[in-house]
Amino acid sequence: MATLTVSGLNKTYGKKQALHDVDLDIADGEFFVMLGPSGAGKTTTLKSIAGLQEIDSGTVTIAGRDMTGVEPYRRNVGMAFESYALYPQRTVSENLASPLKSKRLGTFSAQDQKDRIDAVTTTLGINHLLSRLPRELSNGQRQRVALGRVLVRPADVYLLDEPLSHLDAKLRAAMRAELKRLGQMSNTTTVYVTHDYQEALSLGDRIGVLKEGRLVQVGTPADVWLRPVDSFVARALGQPEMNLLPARVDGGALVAGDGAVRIPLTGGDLAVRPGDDVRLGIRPGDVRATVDEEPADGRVTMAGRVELAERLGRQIELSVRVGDANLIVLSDGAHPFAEGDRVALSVATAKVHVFAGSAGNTAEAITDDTARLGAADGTAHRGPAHAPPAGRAASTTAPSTVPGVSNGR
Ligand SMILES: Nc1ncnc2c1ncn2[C@@H]1O[C@H](COP(=O)(O)OP(=O)(O)OP(=O)(O)O)[C@@H](O)[C@H]1O
Repeated sequence: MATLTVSGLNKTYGKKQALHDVDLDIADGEFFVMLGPSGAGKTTTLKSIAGLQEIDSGTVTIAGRDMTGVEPYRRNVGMAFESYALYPQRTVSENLASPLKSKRLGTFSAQDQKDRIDAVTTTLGINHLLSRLPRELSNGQRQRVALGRVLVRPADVYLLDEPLSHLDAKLRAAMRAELKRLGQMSNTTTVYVTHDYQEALSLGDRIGVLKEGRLVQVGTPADVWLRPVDSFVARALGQPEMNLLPARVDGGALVAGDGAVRIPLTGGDLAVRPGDDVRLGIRPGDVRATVDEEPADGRVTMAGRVELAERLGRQIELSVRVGDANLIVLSDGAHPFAEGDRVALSVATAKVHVFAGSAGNTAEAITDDTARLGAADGTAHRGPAHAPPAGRAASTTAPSTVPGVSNGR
């Protein structure tokens, strides 16, 4: 158990700057998830913490001890990287036992070894594989055994790089819940890397979102979901992605879709002026699609036409034309919308995120990320700063509107 602090971490590979001034302050026992697309610098951060590569500048402190110049094997970190090394001639059972036999990592009685291996094999669902050799395992099974080899021994910090990437969706979801439980039991400080937002929301006490080597937001799952600091973070979480509509402040309203979307400005602390270009961010799951929506307090309605309808299990994903804008909507499937149908959409103004405009402020320019200004009802301003939680319990207050957070908790 230990705190982990990273300060001013910079790393370049040749001319490529992979990390820019990364700061992390991870509490003792915290489960911290780093989320970002491919190439964002997630693995580079983990390797820097582990001491597996030279860094250009910055410090890594584990349990209050500066790790500069400390060899990786003396840092007391357990690491699982995406490609796994198992002893090919040893059974799963022998592979799991070997980290506990190394005297360098402490001495474990036979009973202690058995208990630890039992806990890990049960969590990872690999009890039935104990007598097999690695070549007799599927990739997903091999990945779980390799993860087991890391989790079986105590460490100050676990560093886990996409440890569930080879599992199918169902097993990943089951494993997320189990990992969460194991983490809570062992209470070991963990940095977990993923590009899967659901994994991040369901596992993380806090999430750090990386973009091109920079940490753009650090917060609880609720912070990053409900108050993304910019449109990059907003789009990094959620599938289908958040809709971003170019809009203008006009006549006391936020107007988009050639006038088809009008959200009255009701005051609050949304800092916009008439004539400002902004973007509205609306999550597909926050929109209600009905045949005939009645106006209601705190909600805006808009009329559209279904251009595409695709059933995804119970829900239907709709692509709806609203004026000259296009909105992706996840309907609950109660009404069997089909292409060409008229549809009434409504969304709570508190759920409409407002971002700054961009050059040209067109629908095509949305890859240009801009800062969040607040919500359309003037509440829920930008997310809080980076303070680490007092303990693991901090994120259990995440509201149930954050998808995935309720899983495994
Ligand atoms: N050994 C290396 N030599 C040169 N460039 C590298 C090296 N390792 C990483 N990079 C570059 O540094 C950047 C960050 O890479 P990193 O592997 O940390 O990203 P990542 O977020 O872990 O991506 P992924 O999800 O694809 O694993 C990328 O642009 C990558 O191409």
